[in-house]
Amino acid sequence: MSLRIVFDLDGTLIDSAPDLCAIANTLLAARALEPISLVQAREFIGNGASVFVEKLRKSRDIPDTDHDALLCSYLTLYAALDLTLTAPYPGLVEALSTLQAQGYAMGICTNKPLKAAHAVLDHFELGDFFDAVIGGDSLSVHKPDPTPLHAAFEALGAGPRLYVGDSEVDAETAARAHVPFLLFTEGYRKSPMSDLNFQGNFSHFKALPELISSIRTRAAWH
Ligand SMILES: O=C(O)COP(=O)(O)O
Ligand SMILES: [Mg+2]
Repeated sequence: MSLRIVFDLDGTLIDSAPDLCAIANTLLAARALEPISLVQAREFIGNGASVFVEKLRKSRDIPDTDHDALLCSYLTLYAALDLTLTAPYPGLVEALSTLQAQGYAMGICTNKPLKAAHAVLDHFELGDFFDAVIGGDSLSVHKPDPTPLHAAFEALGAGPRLYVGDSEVDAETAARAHVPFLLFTEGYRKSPMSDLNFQGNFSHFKALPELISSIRTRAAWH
């Protein structure tokens, strides 16, 4: 039974905030509204597309009644994204290659729309690392509900579980699923690290394989 590792996507494997910020500002420009900053975009990411649009609306006093139309335009632009402003975090491919060579089963549980998640994985040639991908619209509920995380682990077979993410949403999801959690500290977290529960943390992917090995030894996982 090999260890199963599930990763969050936005703010954990890839820095996608500049592209999502650009989409938001295209929508705002069409309404002759002021653009949001990259800092704001990072704050809006983490709970999926609908919450992103809700936070965007509230920041610019766009009425609730416009939500569905704005979400629809957002998703259309999202689906057409060429990902020029998105980048995998440094050291990611090397870390995933090491973990794959160590025989771990790996998957993704993201609140990003599933098609967009697959588009990112294809674009950056990361798809072969992952045997399961659950998106924000794969099920009727999304993180912090633990159901999508359970689904990702189930698709990876049997074995101990570990979840890796960047945000409060991920920490809550892991806690509700009773899964050990590793925090990537350079993503889109809003609160201090001391407010979150995690079993380990890392700020660069070169540290991840070693961190997982040490946690494995501590937990006596085989
Ligand atoms: O789409 C989002 O809001 C965030 O996606 P994530 O779950 O990969 O961080
Ligand atoms: Mg994230």
